[in-house]
Amino acid sequence: MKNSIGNVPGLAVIMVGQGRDSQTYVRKKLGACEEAGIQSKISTLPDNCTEDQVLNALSCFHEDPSIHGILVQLPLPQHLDEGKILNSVQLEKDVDGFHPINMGNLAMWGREPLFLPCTPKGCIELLIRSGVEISGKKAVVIGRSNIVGLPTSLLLQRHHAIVSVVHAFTRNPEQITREADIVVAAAGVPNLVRGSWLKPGAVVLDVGTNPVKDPSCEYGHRLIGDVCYEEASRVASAITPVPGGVGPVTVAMLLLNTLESAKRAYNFT
Ligand SMILES: NC(=O)C1=CN([C@@H]2O[C@H](COP(=O)(O)OP(=O)(O)OC[C@H]3O[C@@H](n4cnc5c(N)ncnc54)[C@H](OP(=O)(O)O)[C@@H]3O)[C@@H](O)[C@H]2O)C=CC1
Ligand SMILES: Nc1nc(=O)c2c([nH]1)NC[C@@H]1CN(c3ccc(C(=O)N[C@@H](CCC(=O)O)C(=O)O)cc3)C=[N+]21
Repeated sequence: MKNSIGNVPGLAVIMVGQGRDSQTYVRKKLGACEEAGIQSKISTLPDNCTEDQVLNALSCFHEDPSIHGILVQLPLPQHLDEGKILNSVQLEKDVDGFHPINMGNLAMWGREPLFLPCTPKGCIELLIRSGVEISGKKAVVIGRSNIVGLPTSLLLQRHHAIVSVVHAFTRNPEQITREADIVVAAAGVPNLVRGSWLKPGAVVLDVGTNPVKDPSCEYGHRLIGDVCYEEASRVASAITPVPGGVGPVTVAMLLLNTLESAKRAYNFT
């Protein structure tokens, strides 16, 4: 993706450990970069690496002018201080949008984060491109994690939805969810949302990507979402499948954030 004077956007990924899930996601992201003509670099650190090693890898990418976006693959091993590491990502290269300043700006009216987190941004993009009105609609977000649920609920509020958040301590989640025009399921619990949880005509975004054992599949497992697709698709007016729904859109948003960051770096915006 060179422009007329030869600048190419660049993404760096820091991956700690060899978790199978992480490897799959990282492979997807790097494959997508290649397809789009975005240069990518990866720093793979061992499971037992020190915090300093991660911070050093970050520093290298901060100083590298060919890198416009940095992603630290989460979750990190327990012994590493995730907050400290995310806080150390240079704001201008925080294409995941997980730096506390970007998250804080997302949470405050009158402020604009430099980057929106990719999954929430993808959810909004899917709604807008599908012609789903958000303003004034009731939305329920199932899950409140830093990387999906919380920023998604904030972003939906920015688009003037009336937002409820359901989490592991919520009694009668189905009753709350049944009120919603828009449901975003991000709990990481396979088939949590049944058809009976949905208002007829609701729009459902299934963020969950849960591996379940299936010996007939290539790696001995297949992915299912947080929503019971068979049931939900009979009640919903629109629903994203898993795989092939929110996941690939998340990756596309990462590429878009990287491109925007490169444009900013080269003063093209
Ligand atoms: N498609 C994509 O692009 C992406 C997909 N994912 C997938 O999305 C899912 C969620 O990921 P992530 O946010 O990182 O997960 P986390 O485990 O960090 O967070 C899960 C959230 O769901 C809540 N929760 C757990 N069980 C229930 C329940 N039974 N009912 C209601 N809420 C519940 C938890 O509540 P509490 O806070 O009370 O513990 C928590 O807030 C996973 O399947 C993950 O693989 C994640 C990122 C991107
Ligand atoms: N710093 C950081 N940023 C992230 O954005 C981040 C992360 N850490 N840690 C893990 C989660 C998970 N995540 C996914 C991205 C793409 C798919 C995706 O494309 N899934 C395909 C299928 C993948 C497969 O076949 O295994 C699909 O749903 O069709 C899924 C999940 C990003 N995450």
